[in-house]
Amino acid sequence: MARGRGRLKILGQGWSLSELSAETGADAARSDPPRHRAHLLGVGVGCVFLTGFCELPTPSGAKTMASPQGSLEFGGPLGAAALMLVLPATMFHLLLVARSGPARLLGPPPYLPGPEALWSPRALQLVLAWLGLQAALYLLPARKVAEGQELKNKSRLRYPINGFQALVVTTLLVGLGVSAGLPLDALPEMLLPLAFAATLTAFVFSLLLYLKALVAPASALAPGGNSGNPIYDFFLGRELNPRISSFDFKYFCELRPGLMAWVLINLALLLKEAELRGSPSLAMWLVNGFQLLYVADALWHEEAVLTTMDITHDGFGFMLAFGDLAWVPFTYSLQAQFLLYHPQPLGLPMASVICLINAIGYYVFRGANSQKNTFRKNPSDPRVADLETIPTATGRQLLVSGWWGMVRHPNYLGDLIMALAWSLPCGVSHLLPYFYLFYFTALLVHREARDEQQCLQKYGLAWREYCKRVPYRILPYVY
Ligand SMILES: NC(=O)C1=CN([C@@H]2O[C@H](COP(=O)(O)OP(=O)(O)OC[C@H]3O[C@@H](n4cnc5c(N)ncnc54)[C@H](OP(=O)(O)O)[C@@H]3O)[C@@H](O)[C@H]2O)C=CC1
Ligand SMILES: CC(C)=CCC[C@@H](C)[C@H]1CC=C2C3=C(CC[C@@]21C)[C@@]1(C)CC[C@H](O)C(C)(C)[C@@H]1CC3
Repeated sequence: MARGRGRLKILGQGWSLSELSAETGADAARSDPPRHRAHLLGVGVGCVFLTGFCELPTPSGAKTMASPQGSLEFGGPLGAAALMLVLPATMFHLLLVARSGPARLLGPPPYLPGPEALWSPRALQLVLAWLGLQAALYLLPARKVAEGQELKNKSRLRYPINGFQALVVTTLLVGLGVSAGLPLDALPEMLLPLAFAATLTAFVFSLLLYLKALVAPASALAPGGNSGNPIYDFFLGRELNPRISSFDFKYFCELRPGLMAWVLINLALLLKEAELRGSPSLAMWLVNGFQLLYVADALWHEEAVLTTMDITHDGFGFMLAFGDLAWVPFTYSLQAQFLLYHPQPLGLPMASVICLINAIGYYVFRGANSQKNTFRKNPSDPRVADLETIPTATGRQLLVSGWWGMVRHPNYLGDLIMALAWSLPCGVSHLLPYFYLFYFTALLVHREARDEQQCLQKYGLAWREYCKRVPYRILPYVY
């Protein structure tokens, strides 16, 4: 399919793999050394898996995992191993299917990419340069330094609050780059090798984190992720806040490189569409605008991430490293990828309705998150002082009116409403752009269950009382 001023290749309708490989960068064509590396990687992954299954936790020796229920989360080592294969496979499936003609979420991929379509030294260089740039921006003087939650040893870590500043500087640099001829519109053709390089980076990074945790003091270990089973612990992450000096790897990865890469990929897809069709479509503008708002909001409220379970409870392992560095940018940009290859007509009335849905979602999401954060920072703040609360034995209180009196996770509800608004511009002819909504519902339902267990353990009877007073979890009168 070639239209407009540029050329757009769509797979699965007579386009061949060799045609795609020829376009995924000149580096991809030089296939011999990469093929060896890919084999080595496969052998390496295989070894870790085998070791993990041979060393299932024994009653003696291994420390038991400290999930509140005393059982292993995510289905234990088998579940962790399955997720380590299924998550990257899903990401590559989505990348391939988004540009295929039929764009079937549940069908087979249009082809299986060979090493030459996946491996590109240039893609790896780009991923590493991006991480380097974001790390340098992290180290710039911050407008504020925030303290995290209290740790096991009663200390608190300090975190720079300069994520939004990093977004502004990145935007300026990208703007300068594009006006100086940086070919951002080449990015859509490189998504596959970039995603592969990001996955490889996340894998190697998780391995280093795992090794680092072997010499970390017991007080630095996460409540989960220390079962003694290498596969499970590699997946969940052993160390809670791995750092070198004041550089906090988990906090850095959670908000910056992945979220900013996501909006950069969206922008590249928008520019490519403009090049191909003369101007970006209304649907593409909406998807770009909504997701940029979400990312800018996350960075503006950066400090709030310090109270999420990812920072306070989960270790830093493959799940978060892959999630932050590969899954978020390459999967969360799925709607924009789909729109580039499957343009959708969208009229102003429908666009207005979708904007309203996104605005409602954002209002609930931001209202709920800000209300809880304000309350946790200072319960006497006039904005929350009048809300009804339940006292707990820990001295902390639970909100039982306002947003948190409506359902037990109003912020998840708002997030899900926004997820719907991000998919609707893609029309209803395909299931594929709704993948994010399905995945996110599953993620939040599972996350909610994990949080409930943690809260039950923290607050005991007070939590039970809260559940009685606010019986619904996410969706009023339904769930
Ligand atoms: N886009 C994405 O991929 C993802 C987005 N998210 C979003 O991240 C945000 C943060 O989510 P998450 O970290 O899971 O959890 P929450 O922000 O919902 O935090 C849960 C914690 O809030 C506190 N809490 C719960 N109920 C009350 C209450 N009634 N009153 C006061 N405090 C209460 C408890 O901690 P304590 O009492 O210790 O303060 C509990 O552990 C959400 O908006 C979610 O939608 C999450 C995952 C993925
Ligand atoms: C399936 C898979 C690979 C699991 C890993 C899950 C991660 C992708 C998510 C876990 C929690 C996240 C959060 C955000 C992004 C996705 C991950 C990393 C978040 C940064 C998105 C922006 C929000 O405003 C947020 C800051 C509240 C949020 C925090 C949790």
